Amino acid sequence: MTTAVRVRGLRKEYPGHLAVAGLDLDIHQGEVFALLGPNGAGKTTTVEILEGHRQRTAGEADVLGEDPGKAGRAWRSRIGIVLQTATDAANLSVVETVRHFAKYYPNPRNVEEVIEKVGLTEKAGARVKSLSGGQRRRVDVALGIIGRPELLFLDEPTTGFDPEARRQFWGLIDDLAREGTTILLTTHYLDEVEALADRLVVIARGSIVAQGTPETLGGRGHAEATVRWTDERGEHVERTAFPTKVVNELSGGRRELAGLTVTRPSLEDIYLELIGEKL
Ligand SMILES: Nc1ncnc2c1ncn2[C@@H]1O[C@H](COP(=O)(O)OP(=O)(O)OP(=O)(O)O)[C@@H](O)[C@H]1O
Repeated sequence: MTTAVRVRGLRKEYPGHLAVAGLDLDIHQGEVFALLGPNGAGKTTTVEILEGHRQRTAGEADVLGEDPGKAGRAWRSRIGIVLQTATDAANLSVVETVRHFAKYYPNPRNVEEVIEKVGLTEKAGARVKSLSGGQRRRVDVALGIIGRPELLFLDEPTTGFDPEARRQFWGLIDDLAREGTTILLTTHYLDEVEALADRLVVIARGSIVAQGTPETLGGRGHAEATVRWTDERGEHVERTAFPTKVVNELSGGRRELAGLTVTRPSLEDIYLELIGEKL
């Protein structure tokens, strides 16, 4: 397995504040990797260091085989970035903006295809300035992928998207991952992580709190299930590692149980528990 990003002991100190306190990360080529954590956890700082936009205080970083703090233009053309802050909208139309950015890359994607991929075909001729917040965000995504990046950084990419646009965006990320693009995703949406990420880390106060897959994070894979049902005596709640057995015993093939549900902790439940312990 080839490593796209390797980080060891990464630290960033701002005057009077330790933002990143010694991170280790390994991101494999072709995987969707999510970085989660509360506001101020150090996610953007970490990502900006890996993008070569911010210098680290200490530690090692290797991104696509180079040190991002020293890498040059050829390396830069191999990465794509969707920043948290929206692209400055000049007086250009969507298609002009995307075409303009395509010129910076040696092997760009087809401009119309990219506009189609982000769902802006109908707005291709509109000035970026006239677009809604969510539509502008889609322009940002288009600019992030126009250069056919090997590694794509997405910092809160779907903020402001309506539900349909989010689903469409998820499809786009799936397609890019299938084509072999490595993706580093920063988001506050747990359902987005569940839908997209192969692996994730949770950071708080600049340190890793937990890591794993969305299915196994923080012991989620073998967390107990909660069985709820209602009968003539009222509502019942039972926590168990064997919900099927409980349901079998309860029903005994005899009757319908009102309000029967079996649930396990969601990724959000696990995340909040992890973060709660740390704050
Ligand atoms: N230029 C700076 N100078 C001083 N402190 C900074 C600077 N940039 C960030 N910080 C501080 O470093 C910490 C980490 O910030 P960072 O933006 O990396 O967090 P984040 O995890 O991306 O948060 P959010 O989810 O809100 O985007 C915060 O406490 C922030 O105030």
